[in-house]
Amino acid sequence: MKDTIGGKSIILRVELQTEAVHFGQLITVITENGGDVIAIDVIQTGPNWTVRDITVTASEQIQLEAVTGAIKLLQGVKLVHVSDRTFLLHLGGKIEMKPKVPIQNRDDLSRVYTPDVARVCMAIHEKQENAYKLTIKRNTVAVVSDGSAVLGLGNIGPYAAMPVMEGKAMLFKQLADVDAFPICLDTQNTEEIITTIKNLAPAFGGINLEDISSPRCFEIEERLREELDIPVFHDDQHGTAVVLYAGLINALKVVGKSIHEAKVVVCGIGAAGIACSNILLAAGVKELIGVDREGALVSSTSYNNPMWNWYAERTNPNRLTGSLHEIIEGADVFIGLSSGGVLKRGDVERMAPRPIVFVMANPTPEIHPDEIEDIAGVIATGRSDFPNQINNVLCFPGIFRAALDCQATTINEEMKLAASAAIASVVAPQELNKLYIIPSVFNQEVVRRIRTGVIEAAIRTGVARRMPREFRSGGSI
Ligand SMILES: NC(=O)C1=CN([C@@H]2O[C@H](COP(=O)(O)OP(=O)(O)OC[C@H]3O[C@@H](n4cnc5c(N)ncnc54)[C@H](O)[C@@H]3O)[C@@H](O)[C@H]2O)C=CC1
Ligand SMILES: CC(=O)C(=O)O
Ligand SMILES: [Mg+2]
Repeated sequence: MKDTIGGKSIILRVELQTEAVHFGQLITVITENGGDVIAIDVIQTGPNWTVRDITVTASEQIQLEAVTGAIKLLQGVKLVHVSDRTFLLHLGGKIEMKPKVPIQNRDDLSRVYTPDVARVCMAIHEKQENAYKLTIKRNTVAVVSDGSAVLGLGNIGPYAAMPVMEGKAMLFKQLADVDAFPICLDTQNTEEIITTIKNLAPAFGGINLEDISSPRCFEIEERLREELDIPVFHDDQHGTAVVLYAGLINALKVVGKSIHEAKVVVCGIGAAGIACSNILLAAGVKELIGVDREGALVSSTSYNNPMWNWYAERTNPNRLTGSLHEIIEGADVFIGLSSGGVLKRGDVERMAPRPIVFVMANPTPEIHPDEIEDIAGVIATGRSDFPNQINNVLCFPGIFRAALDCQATTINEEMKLAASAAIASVVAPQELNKLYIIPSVFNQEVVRRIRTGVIEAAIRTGVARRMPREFRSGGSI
């Protein structure tokens, strides 16, 4: 375990010379530096020494650094190592595969494996749809990344992307009972990614593309959608857009503004920024301006990125030019899908009264919510440690639950809009306020309502291959 502090909770292994220092002195040093001791375990003791594990939490990481620094200076105390609890949780990975039935004797063995399994293989060979009945396909999604745009960390590669994909797989299972498998590909070549995913598809009922950078993500998704008969869903685009729209529906109610009249600035015109802009245009936003590193995207400029040319044609009706700090003047809504620290308090001060500020970059938002709490109408982030978490985790478990249950061939626009409406509806009108525009990911109504709305939309638009029992009014499809 590396001796680094990555979270707000650490375990300190300390060796104390009991004649030189009292345990109470150590605890005092920890608390004086802002740490809270939440657990103490005795690991070993000798005649005049003791080794203990002390679990310490703090509200800020800097306090944990102060705690470890101060302990190192204490006479009679040796800091053996510091374990970050987040790293401990990741030891050996976060998920595992488990058989559904035990194999206890030769009879079981011959049925789950050869010879009897051969009859099941032949049943699928004779009728391929039987794969949905007789294999994991009906409930399994591949979470596929190439590691090129991992959270806001950038191109950190397939090995480093795995913890995020494992996390997504856990969330699929816990929130919607979908079995998801993390797959990080050691290629960033568009054709190789497409070919690999096509070759993997037989085992899966859906493909969740994750953290693949733009503009490659657009072609990869489009080609796979054309060439596969299972849903292919780039979560950073569509999952984010679904949740953003749900949050915006409710945030606009809180500040009493209309989507048709709002000036909306989107910062970060990548995978998520483009998809969110598309859903906002479809929802009736008229004054939408996209800003990236080079400033506002405007149709009079020609960009190397073909998506930006396409984007600029459809947005920025007043052809505004300039930096984010200029463009944000008078805006009603800021949507950040770029990187940490891009937005300044002064920018928010120049927005229209009661501005909506969605700073969704992960793990560090475009501005820390505390900096603008007093001047913003509604604030949301992508993180779970602030109120109003606008994160695609509210969408992907439920939308895939629905798609798998009705064996949808695709996830179309109607299904996405149904998912947004379902999420927004979980917050009842009497509950709605600036700190509660979007339900918690742990609210079980989220997946339930998304599932119902999305299956209805899939049936209505003719992409469902199976009618779940509760949707049948006579016979299945
Ligand atoms: N809350 C959520 O559910 C989600 C959050 N995100 C976050 O959004 C961000 C972008 O993700 P993707 O669209 O997948 O990545 P991407 O790599 O496709 O796009 C990022 C875009 O932001 C731009 N950008 C970066 N720094 C900038 C700056 N200082 N000023 C202006 N533009 C800047 C880049 O040039 C690029 O066009 C990441 O931080 C990611 O974690 C992404 C998906 C979901
Ligand atoms: C939440 C997510 O998918 C991202 O930040 O990339
Ligand atoms: Mg992502």
